[in-house]
Amino acid sequence: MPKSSAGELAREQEYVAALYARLDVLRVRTRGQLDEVLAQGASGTHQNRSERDSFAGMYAQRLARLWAVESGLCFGRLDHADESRLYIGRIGLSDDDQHRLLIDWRAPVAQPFYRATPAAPMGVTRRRHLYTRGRAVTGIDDDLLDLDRLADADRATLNGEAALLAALGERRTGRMRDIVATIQGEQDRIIRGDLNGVLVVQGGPGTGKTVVALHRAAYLLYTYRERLERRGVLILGPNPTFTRYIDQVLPSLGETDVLLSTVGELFPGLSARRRETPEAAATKGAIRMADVVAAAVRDRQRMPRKPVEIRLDKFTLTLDRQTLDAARSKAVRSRRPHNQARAVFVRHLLTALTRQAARHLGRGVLDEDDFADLREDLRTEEPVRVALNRLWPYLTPQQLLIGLLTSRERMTKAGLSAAEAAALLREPPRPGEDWWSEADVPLLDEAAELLGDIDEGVLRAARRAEEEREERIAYAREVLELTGLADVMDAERFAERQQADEVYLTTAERAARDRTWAFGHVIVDEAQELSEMAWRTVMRRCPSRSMTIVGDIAQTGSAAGAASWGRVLDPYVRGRWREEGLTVNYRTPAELMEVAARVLDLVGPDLKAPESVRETGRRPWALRVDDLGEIGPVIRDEIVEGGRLVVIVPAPEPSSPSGETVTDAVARAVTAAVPDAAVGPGPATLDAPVAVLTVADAKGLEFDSVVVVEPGRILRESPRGPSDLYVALTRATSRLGVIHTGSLPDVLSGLADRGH
Ligand SMILES: Nc1ncnc2c1ncn2[C@@H]1O[C@H](COP(=O)(O)OP(=O)(O)OP(=O)(O)O)[C@@H](O)[C@H]1O
Repeated sequence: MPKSSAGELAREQEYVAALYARLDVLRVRTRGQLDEVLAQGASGTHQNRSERDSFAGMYAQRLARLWAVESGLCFGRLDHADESRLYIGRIGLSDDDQHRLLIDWRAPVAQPFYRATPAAPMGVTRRRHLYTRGRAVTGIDDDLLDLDRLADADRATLNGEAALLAALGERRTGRMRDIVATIQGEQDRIIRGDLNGVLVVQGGPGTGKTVVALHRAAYLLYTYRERLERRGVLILGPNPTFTRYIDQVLPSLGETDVLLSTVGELFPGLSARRRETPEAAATKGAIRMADVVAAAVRDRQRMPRKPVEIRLDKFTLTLDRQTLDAARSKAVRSRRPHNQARAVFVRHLLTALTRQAARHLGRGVLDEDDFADLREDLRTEEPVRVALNRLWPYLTPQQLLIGLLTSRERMTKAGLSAAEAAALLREPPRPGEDWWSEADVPLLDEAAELLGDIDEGVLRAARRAEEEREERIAYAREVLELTGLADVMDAERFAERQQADEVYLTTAERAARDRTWAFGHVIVDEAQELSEMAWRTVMRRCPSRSMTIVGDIAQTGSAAGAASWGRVLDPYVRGRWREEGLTVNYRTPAELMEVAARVLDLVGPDLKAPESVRETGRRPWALRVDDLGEIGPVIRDEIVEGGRLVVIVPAPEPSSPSGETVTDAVARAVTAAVPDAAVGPGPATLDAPVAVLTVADAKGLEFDSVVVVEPGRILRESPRGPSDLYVALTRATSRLGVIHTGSLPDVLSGLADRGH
């Protein structure tokens, strides 16, 4: 902790205590306003009730925000050449006379806190970082920017990048923290970049892409609140573990209404958990699957060559080829999605059938009413319904895809090669099976677009009514918990009182349930991993193309992932996207980056590794073992007291005649030595002292220590092997080791020998 004079500390303590006192007053006041609104009950007109609900929602959200900023409320101070002074914090606070007590870090006047340098001081003479624990000020760091004006005493306390280095040296907790106190200039420019258009942030590992993207979301919500609150912000990450890893950051910045998701979770009501082989994922991710899905839909509208006979009790009706073709072309020409075009198709055929039936009944010409009656009778006849359904079935996206992926014939008919069809072929789902994979979601989304809803009205109304009741209860429970009213009113009763037609849901909650929601801004992290089909899904969620796309082409691991940003984006915004770069690595120490940089040369000789800001003096090591079953004690020794360690293994593939994979062997050895180790991704991954993960599961995460097992296999096992190894080697903030059974790949020959 930096040295600070006792007098200065006491003065800052006094100011910070006043800020917390003000925060307390606002919490009590907002809680009072919320209670008042809730106490009004369900009486009044519909309009009164829905106004009351939106007030309740607004106060509840405001209260949540006021509670979220408790830790590190104020972290900085700016002194200006004109002697004025601003305190910078997580939110803005004013007293009752509207005097500004604390400036929100996102406000324009706070910008010099992140951008001012001695060369361009922006009117600032001193930037002060305040360290706090709870409500106590524990230290001060000053950057003195206007060196001419400094008193000698001040010169002596010049403290440069101390705040940043202090933040970077801290142990990892398993959750990402915000960096609001130490955002760097190149990062700040990206965070405050214009809302409109597509901004690509390309940067190497550890350059802060994720954390910058999250702060950008908070900044945009603050600056364009009105526009974004209505349409919402979507942040897409690579997997649910990553979502958990980052989910504290925005609430700690006072923003709770953002939807964090993965591509696999974008289809409401479906969980895509099955793992796909890289080959199948690559095939499903390729853009031409859009044509395959369209062909699969058309295949379900294909007419039989032979006439269709419909046997009724008294006579048999026949649909000949000509009638069927006419009905089909009418339906196709309507340009409606399949399920809605079905109505056109059915209408045409029913008319034809009714005419035929009239002839059979010897009633050549019918008046309008009789015709309509007969037609209605036919419509409800089981054999007619079955025949029409077979010709042009109602289809859900799931039905279409299951029908396609379980039939070699359908797949080849839709345009896949025999080899591709063989790679994708599946058994139909068994009850309770995780049948869908993340690569299926863009196909389902594509299908949903082409199929349209099934019978818009009736089906949805029934489902909605039930969902809305559940929503009301869930929301009521939340409000009651937040307001501490839980012990005086139960959620169901509260929900009954909320019987307005429009239930108050936050924007993110409403968006999560609606496949067709158009977001105001979409942020895509680890964007290099998205397939071409996934981009179609994402772009559909953002018709305004206001997006921040964050990633590193050198880290692409997915076989369906991106090779260049232009190829990904040009089909949607033809050259109208801008790129910013991040160049400094805040995570990985220089000693580790030196090793990783050699692997980066294998990815592409022109790629440049980011510069590390820190050194640790510790060299990464390599250890050769005969049997992976022995590595438990080595792993245990590598755990940093109170920190997190990850053991990165190659993707599962049988490695011995017994069929045991490297992961199995490592998992057995590690859990024997560290019983609370977590194996594979799951809720425990981030909290366990040791996690065993593949590269794909460790992507985007960081740990104090990293041990990479069998780097040679990681290099060899996929065409993206060098990228995978590069990702694995750059996950550590402090220590790195490599364990191998065979010979060490040449590219790692510089590692120190650990010995036993
Ligand atoms: N200005 C900063 N102040 C303090 N910590 C920072 C700053 N910038 C980045 N960091 C820290 O550096 C680490 C790496 O950041 P982040 O995970 O966002 O990098 P990334 O570019 O997304 O990495 P990768 O591509 O490897 O996933 C995090 O611990 C983050 O908190």
